[in-house]
Amino acid sequence: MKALFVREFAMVQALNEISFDIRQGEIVGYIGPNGAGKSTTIKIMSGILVPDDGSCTIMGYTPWKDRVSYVKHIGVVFGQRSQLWWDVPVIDSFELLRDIYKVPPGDYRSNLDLLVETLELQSLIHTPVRQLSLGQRMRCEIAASLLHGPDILFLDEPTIGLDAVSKIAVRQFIKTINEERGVTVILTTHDMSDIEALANRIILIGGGSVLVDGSLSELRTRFGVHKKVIADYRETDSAIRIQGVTVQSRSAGRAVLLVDTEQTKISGVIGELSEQVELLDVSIEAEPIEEVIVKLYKEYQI
Ligand SMILES: Nc1ncnc2c1ncn2[C@@H]1O[C@H](COP(=O)(O)OP(=O)(O)OP(=O)(O)O)[C@@H](O)[C@H]1O
Repeated sequence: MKALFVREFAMVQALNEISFDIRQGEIVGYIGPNGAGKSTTIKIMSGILVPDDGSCTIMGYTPWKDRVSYVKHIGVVFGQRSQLWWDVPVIDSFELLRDIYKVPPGDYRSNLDLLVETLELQSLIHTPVRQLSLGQRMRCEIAASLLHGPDILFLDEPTIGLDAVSKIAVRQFIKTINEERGVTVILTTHDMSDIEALANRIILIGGGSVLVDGSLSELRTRFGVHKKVIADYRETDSAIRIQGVTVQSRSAGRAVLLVDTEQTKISGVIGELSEQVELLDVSIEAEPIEEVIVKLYKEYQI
């Protein structure tokens, strides 16, 4: 009741001196923990939000000032929001978007055919949006954002709630439009496997600032220093002890070892292992990207 009469306001600085350039044709993973400022950045870059300060130039346009001419060049997908009309068949929304963006009929037809085929929308486009599952709707959302053939695609959690098959289909599609049409993609997601599958570059933000800007392999070299060695061997009671190696788990005939590759060479570990047990099989795995990102968040205390 009190809040109805006396509103308390607090200032939140959502972004603070964020600065980066993105080249045409890049796929950039824009990542960070909850509340880091990812959606705010995407909203500024797509012209929905006006920043209090600073500048942003995309293809020569200032998104929030040149909205009418700028939106022709961009496609936006917000995983949490729909740009499709809820009660009408998907194709009606597509046709409305065609008219809003004034897409020439020939371009619309060829874009639609390509999107329907690659995103497997044949059976969906005549169904009202409210009758679609989340994954089906997301595939239609992505198609809707691309009908006018944009140069840049902003994706804010595009694979949220998708099953494994739809996720792979959506990722494959993003890759294809990037490679074949040179579409620049800016992707925010909490799903690190999306990042691993798609992004050549990562921008990590936290507390509204850019903390890391680099390639995934650079991040791995810097933060992913552990490798997992999974060894299968003929069962034995003898202990496995190797300097610089942690035995993460051990069950009948199998041990999982964690190796700090800055301290210990993998070849040495396998050599010592084969002296201590009768090895049957060995596999080596890089540190999962999720764990690398958790380390990053810890290092920057975000
Ligand atoms: N409409 C709003 N009014 C007030 N504060 C907001 C609003 N939207 C976002 N914020 C604040 O701005 C900051 C950045 O939010 P933003 O939505 O950009 O984060 P995010 O990185 O996209 O987070 P998430 O991963 O949870 O989606 C947060 O502190 C958030 O509370």
